[in-house]
Amino acid sequence: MPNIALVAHDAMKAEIVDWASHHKSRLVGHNIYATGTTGGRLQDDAGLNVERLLSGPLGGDAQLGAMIAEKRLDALIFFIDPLSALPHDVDVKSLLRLAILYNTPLAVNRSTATALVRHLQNKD
Ligand SMILES: O=C(CO)COP(=O)(O)O
Repeated sequence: MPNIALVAHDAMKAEIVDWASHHKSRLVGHNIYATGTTGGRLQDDAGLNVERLLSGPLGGDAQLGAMIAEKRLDALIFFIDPLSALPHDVDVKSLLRLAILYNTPLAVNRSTATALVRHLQNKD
């Protein structure tokens, strides 16, 4: 099963829960990894089975970056807050840079996330 990561900043958590609930039937065919708080919300509010990593600011973004570098992640869906400055911006940039470097399929908003899960489903 492909490994897919779901991550959302605090202001985007309601949106990723809503999006994931909508696409649950597409997501259940994947091993889902998520940063800590996002993962908790996806489990509790969207009923998804999630492998929870550390919270993003505490190293979860870095863990996902390492998974990408080790070629253990097949896609990254990252609902980034476009309106807030974040204390761990360097981690966010590092994660995005590694996804670009390793050509990892990457979606950073709802419409591209939908396109990406549709694409992954058609590949199966
Ligand atoms: O901050 C994050 C990504 O940069 C997400 O971390 P949490 O899911 O733990 O809130």
